[in-house]
Amino acid sequence: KQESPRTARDDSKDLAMCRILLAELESHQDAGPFLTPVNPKSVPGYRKIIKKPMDFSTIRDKLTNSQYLNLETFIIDVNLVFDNCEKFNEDNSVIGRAGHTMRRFFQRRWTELLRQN
Ligand SMILES: CO[C@H](O)CCc1ccc(O)cc1
Repeated sequence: KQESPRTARDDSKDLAMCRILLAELESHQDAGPFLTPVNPKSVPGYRKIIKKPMDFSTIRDKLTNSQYLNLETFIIDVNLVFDNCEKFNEDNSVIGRAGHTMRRFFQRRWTELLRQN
């Protein structure tokens, strides 16, 4: 059995990776519904159903203000955007499908970039 690696992975490129990943999410053609916070006044039920709202502009602000401890806490916030979308929208809806498409895109890109590192 392989010894479990005692060396930590090199995280020196993680901030650059988060910036690349967020720019790609923001410029994705299906990003529309996720770019800014959902306005609870214009979406009945949203505030009650979604306990932890998240969107790409909020993630951008947090990244700019060094509020992410590491790559993991960044990935958790991005996945929160897609988990909220799945909770609130039917899979068979324009926004529901956009959420699935964006989640698959993000999953592939961060694993690709991590492998490159
Ligand atoms: C990321 O978008 C949110 O899931 C809200 C989607 C939504 C907004 C207005 C509606 O009438 C229905 C769904």
